[in-house]
Order: sequence, then C-alpha cells, then structure tokens
Amino acid sequence: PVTQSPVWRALSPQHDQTLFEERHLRYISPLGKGNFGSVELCRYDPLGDNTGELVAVKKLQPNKQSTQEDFQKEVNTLSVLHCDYIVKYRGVCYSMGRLSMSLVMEYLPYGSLIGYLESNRHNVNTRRMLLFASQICKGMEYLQTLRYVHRDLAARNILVASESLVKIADFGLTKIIPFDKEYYRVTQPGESPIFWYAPECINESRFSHKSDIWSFGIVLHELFSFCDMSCNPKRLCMQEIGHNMQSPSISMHLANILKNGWRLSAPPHCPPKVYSLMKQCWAYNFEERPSFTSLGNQIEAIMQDERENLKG
Ligand SMILES: N#CCCn1cc(-c2nc(Nc3ccc(C4CCNCC4)cc3)nc3c2CCN3)cn1
Repeated sequence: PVTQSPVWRALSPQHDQTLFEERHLRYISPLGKGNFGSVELCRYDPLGDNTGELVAVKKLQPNKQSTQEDFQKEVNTLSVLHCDYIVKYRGVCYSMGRLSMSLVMEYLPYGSLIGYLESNRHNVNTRRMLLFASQICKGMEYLQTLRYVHRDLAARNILVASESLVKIADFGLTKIIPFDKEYYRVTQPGESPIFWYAPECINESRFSHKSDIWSFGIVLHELFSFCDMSCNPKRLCMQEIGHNMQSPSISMHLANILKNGWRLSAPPHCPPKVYSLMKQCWAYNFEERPSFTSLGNQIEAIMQDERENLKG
C-alpha cells in the first residue's frame, strides 16, 4: 500500500515513527553535553495532553570542531545500531525555521554513569560494577562486528537505563574502519580526550578496536573508582606529568610516561583480578591487548567467583 512506501513514510510524520514534528516536541530540561552538541529532555506530545513519551534530543552546536556533516554521520551511525547495550535511535526532527536537524533518542532516566556512581556509591557493589562492565563489553563487541571504532569510550558516555542496565552513547567521534585496513587514521584530532587514548592514538592518531580496548580499561578504572573526581584519569595523569605543563606538550609527556611503563594505579578496594584486566587493556603494544570477547569471558568468570565467594 502507498502508505507503506518509503516516500510516504518519510513525508508524513504521523505515520513514520522516525520523523518528529518540531511543533509537538516540548522542551523540559537540559540533560548534558556531548561531542558536538547539547542534549535536552523533551516530551513528544502530538495529542497535546501530556501523554506523549519522554525523549532525549541532541541538538548540534556548530563550532570549530563540529559541522552539520559530522552530526549527520553521528545520526546515520546511531540509526543502524540495534543492540540492548547501545542507546536507541528514535528518529530526527527537522526545524525548518533554523534549517537544522535534531537527533531524537530514547531517554535513559538515570543519566550518565559518572553521576549515577557518585550518588549511589554505597549501594553499588562489585557484582553490579562487573555486570555494567560486561554490558559495555557486549555493546563494544557488537560495534566491532560492524567495523565501528567508538573513539570516545568513557564513563561520561555510558548511560544508566536502570539499576541493572547501562548503555553506550555519544557516537559523535565514531568512525568506520575501511574494509582494507585494521585502523582509522584521524586527520584533525580536535578536542581529544587524550587521557582515555592509547599510545598509538596520541602518537600517530591511529584508532582501532584495540585502542577502544585501551579506553575500556580506563572505563573499568572509572567504574571501580565510583567515578570519584579525586581519582579521575585526567587528574591522576596530570599529577604524574606535573601540573606545570602547557598544553601542546601534555600529550607528548603522557605518551612518554606510558612508554616508560607508568599506568593508573589500582583504585582503592579494587579486586586484584579486575585490576589485572585493566593492565591487559593497557598493553603498550596494541596486538597484546585482549579482544572484547576475551574481556567479556574473563569478566563473567570473575562474576562467577564473586557469586561463589558470597555463598562461601
Ligand atoms: N552520552 C553522552 C553525553 C551527552 N549526553 C547524553 C545524555 C543523555 N541523558 C539521558 N538521560 C539523563 C541525563 C541526565 C539526567 C540527570 C542526572 C542528574 N542531574 C540532572 C540530569 C537524567 C537522565 N538520556 C539520554 C541521553 C542521550 C540519549 N538518552 C546526557 N548527556
């Protein structure tokens, strides 16, 4: 039937669930800032009776780093990802007035992992952190099957859907690895989160699944530090480098101390087996780093031990 044709669906918002009409998208409050844009809580309320659903809407904030083209790529990336551990794409909203587009996503009520762990540190135990870690691993394993490199895996970009479910978000820096290579070379690094970067990213702007593994190790460290500001990766690295550094040489100094074998120390009360996972992710030579599959299996094994210890 004509109403099922792609053109009809694209042109008639009420039939096509991926096109949101600006006039029904009611702003509620700010949710946060990601790469290239800000995220707001809105209610999509076509009936105008407050029965509409809550959605998270990301608007592009064009600046030197980000363009409409980057944002379109982020939308295209998210729209093809279907995984329980990746934030769901809902659609787009075109505002003709501003000739701009917004990305509409499912709203995750608990916010980012950072805020959640800071305000729930007393009732999040090792088992729950391992559960979150295994979910992030599964999300990254799925991303890898599609040849995507996230490039910004960090606790700030992990969202909490419920007490027992986290999802990977913010695909603003995500790149797809060309079919004939094992890595993606970035030209303009821009505002880089270098304290989450593997050495080859700092030195050669070389990004691969193995550099996402390094960042996963940093996320593990953030998780088991309850995202405590006092021991966040940037702060600990700067302490090691020395605060009196000026920006261009920070990445050079960071690359040096990593080359000399310095790594983040174990978070307080972190189980030794979990710290050993982090150290595996932080192998200087990217070929020695584990895969997300291997990490997932090791995390499940530690969870099993935790279960037995609890019974024991
Ligand atoms: N990733 C990334 C970086 C960009 N970013 C993404 C979101 C986002 N937040 C939520 N939900 C959300 C956020 C904050 C709170 C509270 C926390 C306490 N203080 C007040 C606010 C509550 C719920 N749901 C989303 C998204 C994207 C898709 N669905 C926010 N920032």
